[in-house]
Amino acid sequence: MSTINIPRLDLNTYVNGSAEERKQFSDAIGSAFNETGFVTITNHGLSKELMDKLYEQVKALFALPEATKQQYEIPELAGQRGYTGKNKETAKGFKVPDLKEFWQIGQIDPEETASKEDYPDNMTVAELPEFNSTTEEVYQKLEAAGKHLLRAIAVYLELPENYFDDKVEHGNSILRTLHYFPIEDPDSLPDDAVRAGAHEDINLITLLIGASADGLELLTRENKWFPVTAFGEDLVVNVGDMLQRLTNNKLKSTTHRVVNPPRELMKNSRFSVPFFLHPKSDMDLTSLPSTIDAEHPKVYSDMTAGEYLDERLREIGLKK
Ligand SMILES: O=C(O)CCC(=O)C(=O)O
Ligand SMILES: [Fe+2]
Repeated sequence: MSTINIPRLDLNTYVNGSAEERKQFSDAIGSAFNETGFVTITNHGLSKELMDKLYEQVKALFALPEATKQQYEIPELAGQRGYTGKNKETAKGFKVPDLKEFWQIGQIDPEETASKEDYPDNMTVAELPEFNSTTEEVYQKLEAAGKHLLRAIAVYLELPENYFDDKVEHGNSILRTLHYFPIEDPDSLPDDAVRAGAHEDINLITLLIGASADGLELLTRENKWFPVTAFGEDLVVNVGDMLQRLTNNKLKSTTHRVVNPPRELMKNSRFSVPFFLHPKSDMDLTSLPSTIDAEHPKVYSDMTAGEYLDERLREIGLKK
């Protein structure tokens, strides 16, 4: 079996640490992102209390009647805000949709000049006022943690520490609350129906709450699936395609999936909450010159984050 190392890093040692601790954190996150694309993070700034409240609200949301949830599903929003029902999102290259339903929250504080097309208004769940306030708080805390992580990554890439700051400030990030629903009749499942088909994330980095539940797996360089688990309330953080593009593959956007549970556990739900950290649409994703050399020729065409996102949403069937 291939063993890979997913380091557990303490974000507080970067935010409040000595120069040496900060350097160690940058080196550790950079080399993990170069090797496997994944780390787990402790002391990320979200309390256990907030995470418990989030889960309570997320469970209550998906327990609402189907007809109620569907009132929040607006086709023109392409899944970017509000509810997306079962059987809607299909991973790139798959025929069968993922076994999941989800709710998405976008930037709480967009720039005044931001267009409604890029930044549609968030939807509020009338039935669950606390869902709205709790997810907003989680959004802002994860955005803050993400900015610190990007500073550490900028240092690793020998960029100014604040390189990403103005690109992600008021950025187009998405908080997705996910419900992998119970599989009532496993015999009627199409062969390749899974909770989340193998995919790469589109954004710069993803901060995931909830990988303490089994199911998440990453694909190693040896082409073997390897389970990802987080300790307690730790976050799992991985590289997305935008950061991979910017760094000409120096930082790896690793393929991952969520597998179905064993038959005896199929009647259980699984919940998770990824935060997809996106920059503003005008961020230039042209690969950094420092990542291009004779051994690593330039592989990607030049594009802005907005152009790239559009292309990817069409591929996964969320945008027509
Ligand atoms: O549910 C999980 O553990 C991971 C979800 C995921 O990879 C995604 O939504 O992109
Ligand atoms: Fe993902």
